[in-house]
Amino acid sequence: MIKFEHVYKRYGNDVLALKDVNLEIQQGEFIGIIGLSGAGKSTLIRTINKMHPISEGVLEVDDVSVPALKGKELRRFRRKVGMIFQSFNLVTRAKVITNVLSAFVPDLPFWRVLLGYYKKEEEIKALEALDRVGILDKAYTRVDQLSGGQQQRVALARTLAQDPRIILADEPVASLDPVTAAVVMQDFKNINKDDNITILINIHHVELALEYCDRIIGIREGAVVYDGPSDQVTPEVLNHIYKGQTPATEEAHHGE
Ligand SMILES: Nc1ncnc2c1ncn2[C@@H]1O[C@H](COP(=O)(O)OP(=O)(O)OP(=O)(O)O)[C@@H](O)[C@H]1O
Repeated sequence: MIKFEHVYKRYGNDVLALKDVNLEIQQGEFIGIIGLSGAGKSTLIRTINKMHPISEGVLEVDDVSVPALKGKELRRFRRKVGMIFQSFNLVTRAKVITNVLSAFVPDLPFWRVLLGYYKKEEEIKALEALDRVGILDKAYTRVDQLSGGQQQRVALARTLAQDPRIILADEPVASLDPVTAAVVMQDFKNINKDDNITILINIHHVELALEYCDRIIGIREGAVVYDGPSDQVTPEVLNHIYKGQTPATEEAHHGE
């Protein structure tokens, strides 16, 4: 379980990015986090793996206090909490399989992976992860020869190979066309259901969030203003989260 109790996050003296956040997230939930640009969505998910340490409050993952984690313990913890970015964060000149294998050696430089510093079992695990996201046939292709959707699936496979309990995804479909975005959301959903991995996704495409996620957390100016099932999100709720502005849909973040 992920637990936030009275969590605040400040950047410097001026920006209060999270205000009194209280949440309980059970293992295996699939959550969409929505809100205007600058509302605090990225900050919220980045506090969970301590990429951005909280300023105040209690933040626990499976009864472990996240603020207290450091050094080796923090690195071990981060292996259980996979992170996926809008920009995929892949080495595009390397083969797909090499990128997935890099999940096994997070503490080693990438050139060690290129030189084959991994075990046969790891290669099999990497191939299995690629199979799960439907791109096994691309294993030995260079990443820069793949489409955006395929690259996001490589990123997902790399995270899966790490055997995570939690996946944090920061706008994973923002740079994809609507059809590909739906396919990638379905991949996330399948993984969530099959492996009981908790997934938190920041997403600008509200209709995709409502369709694929089970629970929605709406953030407005750093505060959680909606937390409930996606099928109970009404136009009034959206209006409140988005301060009366139309939620960004297809136009958001294309062309990255
Ligand atoms: N590293 C940082 N240093 C200072 N301020 C920051 C930093 N990261 C975020 N902020 C500020 O914190 C607030 C919340 O930002 P955050 O990136 O969490 O919002 P967001 O909802 O994810 O936005 P977007 O949808 O545009 O990605 C904003 O006011 C932002 O300017």
